[in-house]
Order: sequence, then C-alpha cells, then structure tokens
Amino acid sequence: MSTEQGNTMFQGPVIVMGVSGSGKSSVGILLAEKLGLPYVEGDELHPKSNVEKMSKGTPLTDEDRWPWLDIIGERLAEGATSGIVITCSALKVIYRDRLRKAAGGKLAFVFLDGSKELLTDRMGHRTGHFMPLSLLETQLATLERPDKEDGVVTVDIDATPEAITDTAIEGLSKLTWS
Ligand SMILES: Nc1ncnc2c1ncn2[C@@H]1O[C@H](COP(=O)(O)OP(=O)(O)OP(=O)(O)O)[C@@H](O)[C@H]1O
Ligand SMILES: O=C(O)[C@H](O)[C@@H](O)[C@H](O)[C@H](O)CO
Repeated sequence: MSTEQGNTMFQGPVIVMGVSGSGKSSVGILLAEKLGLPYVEGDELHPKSNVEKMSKGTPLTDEDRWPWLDIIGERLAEGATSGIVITCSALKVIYRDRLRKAAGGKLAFVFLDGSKELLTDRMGHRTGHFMPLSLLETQLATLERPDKEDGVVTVDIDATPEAITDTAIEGLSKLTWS
C-alpha cells in the first residue's frame, strides 16, 4: 500500500498517545481505517477500578496503570506482525518503554500535541465520557513529552481529525529508528 506521496504505508503496531481530550479516539479510529489496520480503544481495557477512580476525579497512580498497560501490551504483541492501532495515554517514558518491550520490536507512537487552552475547550464540549475536565491538570503535569524518542510522530491537534490523521500517516511512512 502507498500514500498519495508515493511512500509506503506504515503497517506495524502504533500507539496513539496524549493526554485526555487530545483526540486519541477520534484520530485512532481514522488512522486505523486509513492504514487498513485493526483498532483497539485503550480506554475500554482499563480495570473497572481505574474507571471508577477517574470518574470521581482521582488521578491514576503508576500502580493503577501497570495492569492496564500490560493488557495493552498483550494486544500489541498480538498485532506486532500484522499491525494494529491502539489508543493509550502513555504519559511517561517508563510506560512507553513497557509497551515497546511488550510489542517486541519497533513500536510507533503518534503523539497528539496541543495547548492546555485547546484541550480544555475540547474536553469541555465532550459529553458522556467518564474523564472529568478537572483531571486535565494532572494529565499535563504527568506527561513526559516523547519528542526525543525513537519512532515518534508528533502532530499538532489544532486541525481537523482528517488532517491530523493524514499528517500522522505521512510521518509514520518516514519514521527511522536508530
Ligand atoms: N481535531 C479535532 N477537532 C475538533 N474536535 C476534536 C478533534 N479531535 C477530537 N475532538 C473532540 O474533542 C473531544 C476529545 O476527543 P477524543 O475523545 O477523541 O480524545 P481522547 O484523547 O480519546 O480523550 P480521552 O483520552 O479522554 O478518552 C471529543 O469531543 C472529540 O469529538
Ligand atoms: O493514564 C491515564 O491517566 C489514563 O489512562 C487516562 O489518560 C485515560 O485513560 C484516558 O485518557 C481517558 O480519558
């Protein structure tokens, strides 16, 4: 498969990452569709206790996140050869390294990057989601940006989901690993 620019479409495992409200689900679904890969919504893999905690406005701890990351890791391992798109906040380096290890090879990350103002606006307009706006502050404080890591495509979220997805696909096709 190839993009309009003639580059080869990425066909490996991809994590769409970023803080709450950055558009992981919106972009992840489109990305999977355009790459022709299966899509997994990481939020649906949280233990019930994590969802209850977040719903009450309590931030997750590392201990809360490890079992969830390991479930995501299992799905990544399953899709490592054929390719898969999974959404996961993956806020810290240690979380991303855990996922890389689980994938067992080259794991690409699409990092959805946006200002606090835009994120606040998007989360404020969203309805029917367990994650309260009050948790955005700790999400941003916890985020360790992945810019200098291997296999990362950073995309500015101040664009339509379609445009963000196309930029991500372009970036994925040009990824190099050291
Ligand atoms: N590029 C965009 N332009 C305008 N609105 C967007 C864009 N991306 C997402 N949205 C909207 O912003 C809100 C947050 O998006 P979404 O739920 O996809 O983010 P998320 O990162 O998956 O959030 P969470 O991790 O909290 O589940 C939704 O209401 C969505 O419709
Ligand atoms: O790592 C975390 O704190 C959590 O995973 C959150 O990021 C949520 O899963 C998600 O973003 C839902 O809004």
